[in-house]
Amino acid sequence: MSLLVAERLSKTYHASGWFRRQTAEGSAISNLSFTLEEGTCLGILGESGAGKSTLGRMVLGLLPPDEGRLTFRGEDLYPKGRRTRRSWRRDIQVVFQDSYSAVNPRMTIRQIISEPLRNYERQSAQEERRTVAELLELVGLAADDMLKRPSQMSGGQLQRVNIARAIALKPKLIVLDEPVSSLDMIVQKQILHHLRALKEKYGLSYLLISHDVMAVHYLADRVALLEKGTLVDTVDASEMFESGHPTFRAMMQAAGVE
Ligand SMILES: Nc1ncnc2c1ncn2[C@@H]1O[C@H](COP(=O)(O)OP(=O)(O)OP(=O)(O)O)[C@@H](O)[C@H]1O
Repeated sequence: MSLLVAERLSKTYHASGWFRRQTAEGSAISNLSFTLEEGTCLGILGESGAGKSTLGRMVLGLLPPDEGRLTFRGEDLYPKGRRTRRSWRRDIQVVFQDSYSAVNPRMTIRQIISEPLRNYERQSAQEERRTVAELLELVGLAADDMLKRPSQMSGGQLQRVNIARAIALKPKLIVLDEPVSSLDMIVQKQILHHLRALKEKYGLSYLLISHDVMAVHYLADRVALLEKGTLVDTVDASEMFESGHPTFRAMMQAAGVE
């Protein structure tokens, strides 16, 4: 079943304010269409400035497209003429690149992970503690880590916490916005491994936004290549290395794959 369908999305940022004259108007996304099937990972691969973050913000409901339509489980994310119902809000979660700025440094890990649970579910303190412990163990951390604060964790450990928080409500879709880019190679592999295992275990769907060919190849089922706001090629991840598209090849060469 199609989980997320983008139809001819376009977005242009308009220069505004004092700098209007100096700032060029730019089309960030242009006529972009794709389908993300339930239980799969769609990789959106693109170099800096390709429009990846713009697309990510649209899918999270934060940035309406100028044109086109975005539907999640058949429901329009930006319905015209009436207030957005946001019934999909708990079903779409996100993991950002910078694990530290994604959390409140004053909170404990338990508070961070239980925040979405408190917003949407009523659990007793004992149930909440058990749920947080289970989530920590699912991402390869210890239950006792819930007592720590972000400053007591490494970037990789904190990214696991962010993943635990993202899966707490058993969402249908997780937007992974450069989830391992700021981590060292070994930690990257561990986190990607956990993400893949969680996807298999819970039938999760991912929209993986990245400039990292290896990460996309490892985690994605399908890969869409984004260039200057336009999708120029979409292939199965297993065929990515054989794709003749020059940008695929250039990105692979840059990553030392070819
Ligand atoms: N708030 C904004 N105002 C004006 N232009 C913007 C704004 N945000 C992004 N852009 C422009 O839109 C285009 C796409 O940017 P976007 O951040 O979506 O790309 P990206 O692929 O995520 O890049 P990066 O990997 O460097 O974050 C770029 O040309 C960028 O300069």
